[in-house]
Amino acid sequence: MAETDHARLTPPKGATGVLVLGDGTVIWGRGFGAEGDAVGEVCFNTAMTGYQEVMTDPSYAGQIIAFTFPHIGNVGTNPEDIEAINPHALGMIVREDVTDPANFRNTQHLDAWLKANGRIGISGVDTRALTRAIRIGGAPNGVIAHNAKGEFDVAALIDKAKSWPGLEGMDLAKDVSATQSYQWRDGLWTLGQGYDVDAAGPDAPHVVAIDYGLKRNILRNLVAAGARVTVVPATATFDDVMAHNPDGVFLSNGPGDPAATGEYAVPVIKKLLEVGKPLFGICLGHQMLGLAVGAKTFKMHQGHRGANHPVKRTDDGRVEITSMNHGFAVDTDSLPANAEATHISLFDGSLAGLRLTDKPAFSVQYHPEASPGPQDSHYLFEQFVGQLRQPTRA
Ligand SMILES: NC(=O)CC[C@H](N)C(=O)O
Repeated sequence: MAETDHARLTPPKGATGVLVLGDGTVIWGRGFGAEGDAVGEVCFNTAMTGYQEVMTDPSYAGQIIAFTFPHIGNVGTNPEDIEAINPHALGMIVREDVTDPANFRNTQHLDAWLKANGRIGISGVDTRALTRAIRIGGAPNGVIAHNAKGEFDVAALIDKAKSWPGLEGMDLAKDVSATQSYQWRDGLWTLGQGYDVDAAGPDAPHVVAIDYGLKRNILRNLVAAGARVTVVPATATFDDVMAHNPDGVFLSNGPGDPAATGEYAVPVIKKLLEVGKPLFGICLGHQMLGLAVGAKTFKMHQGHRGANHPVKRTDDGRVEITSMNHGFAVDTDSLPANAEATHISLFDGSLAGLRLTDKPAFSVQYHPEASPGPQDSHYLFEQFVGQLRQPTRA
């Protein structure tokens, strides 16, 4: 081993955490949360709040998140600010060490919550330098590792990062989806129980939400807009969806490559379009609606992840500040004649929303449910559920 390699691969005193990238970069830090290692795509999120929502968002499956906000963990964790029962992001990289929580809603230290959920953290990382490297080189594959004794086989970790195939072509939606249908009652998972019709009223429009990795706050917003909601698994067939007699179908967010879901997502969406079911898609759901009408998706250089992403609404020129979390996008130039761009990212001009001109279907690349983030786009839930209330609904 060359002298410089030896220095690079030997933990400095006190290092109990490490991030290695597929190109051989080694970044030392202090581990917290669970011990062990995890391999995935390293991306950065610029949100200043909502680390628990971010960690539990199933769209982050297969990813390790560097938080650019330097103080993460100060409000602890609680059982309410979760978007799914378990964290889906593999690990978190932060600048400052996690301090004791100071918040009236705290029920568990972030360190203990990560340990309990088998997720790894490292602190003491120059997250500005890491973010800059990702902006220049694109989101790399990496391994995050934590060992309290500071014992690491760095060369083996680098090999592990190198041999990970990357998110492009990776189908993860069905892995994080619910495996059986259930009725959603706000705040409660009611597997196998009847829907509490008193909550939304017996005449409330019925939305069937296809779960490709959905966030709870989407369901809360659909209910708040007046819908009753049934969730079905990602692999539900067209007949499974129609058996619930939906007034409209929601296509959820989710992890992985939209083009890799093969036979279970896009073909079902195509059939729902054929019969004229009103559709609303968010993020992965938006990308798959795009694929269903013949548009193309592509992997972005670094992606968009944060809570202050401006998008321009094309019909009236107004700007919405949005929450985003995506690494793939629909190619605007590939949109067919019956699809129009409704929203455009003001950061890079990429497509942020689309609408079909001949079918009652629309979708956005961003997250109107926020969690975390601004609420400028909540109106989209009203728009969708309101459309289902029309007497002429399909
Ligand atoms: N939030 C999402 O639904 C993410 C969609 C997709 N996995 C992407 O990274 O672009």
